[in-house]
Amino acid sequence: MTGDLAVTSSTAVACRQLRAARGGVEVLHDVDLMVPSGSWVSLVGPNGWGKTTLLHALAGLVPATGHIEVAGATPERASRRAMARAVALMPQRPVVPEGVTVKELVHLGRTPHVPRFGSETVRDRDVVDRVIERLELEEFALRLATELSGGELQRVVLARALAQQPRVLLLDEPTSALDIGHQQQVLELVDTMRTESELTVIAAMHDLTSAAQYGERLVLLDRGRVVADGAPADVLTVERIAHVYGARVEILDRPAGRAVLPLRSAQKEH
Ligand SMILES: Nc1ncnc2c1ncn2[C@@H]1O[C@H](COP(=O)(O)OP(=O)(O)OP(=O)(O)O)[C@@H](O)[C@H]1O
Repeated sequence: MTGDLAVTSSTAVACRQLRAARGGVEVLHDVDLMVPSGSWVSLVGPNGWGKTTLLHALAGLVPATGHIEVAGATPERASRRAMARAVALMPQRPVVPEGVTVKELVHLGRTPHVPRFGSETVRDRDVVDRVIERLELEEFALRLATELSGGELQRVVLARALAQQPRVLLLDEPTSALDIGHQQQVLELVDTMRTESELTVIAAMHDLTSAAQYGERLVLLDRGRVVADGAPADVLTVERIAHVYGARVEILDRPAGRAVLPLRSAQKEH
């Protein structure tokens, strides 16, 4: 059940015995995680058990101990700029500066690639235009980012992360505000970019069906520990979901992958 923990030259993320604290309390305990380059790992688990903290530790935004290597860089030692060229994080709760348009916000994704005293090149502008086009954000390009709906902003924040052209993309609930059509559009686009450019994706997801259908592997965190790591069909069982989430579900195996259907308890008669 445990994922392959051997580090090879094609390992994009390697952490061993990672520990991290929030507010003085340890929330991640000895997390081991190996992610091969170009793969998609979905991170699942109940609220508050450390998914965001793990993503932030991998991006170097939360201090952590243990061995951590992401796209060849060690977050503790690498500069912010070097980390930002290797890793992009799409946060669950983005902070959007006032007075910035959508296009300007996406351009911020290019910052790690622009020399310190230089300016953007034609290539930087091309990357931004292409990402805006692929996420179909043209109609929003000149609007203020602070004036977008939650779902519109979520797509723009993903666009900023993709414009960063990272080797490792960390997604924290990337579709939580999206309608079902945009959820599929966004997840398909990320998956296409993964296969086109060996992008490695680690995505914290509450929707277990999407987590199973897009993730080649699922890592289940419970109380800050990895309690299952493997193929979706091995990790997502009715019994484990009941035990970890306290939820009642039915599992459906479909050609696109495993689907998890929440079930209401037997209806009372009206
Ligand atoms: N800035 C903070 N200060 C203090 N405690 C924090 C802080 N951020 C997170 N925590 C706590 O750390 C624990 C792990 O939080 P984290 O956000 O990593 O969980 P999560 O699995 O991503 O949750 P969710 O599914 O609700 O997004 C929680 O108990 C949370 O309350």
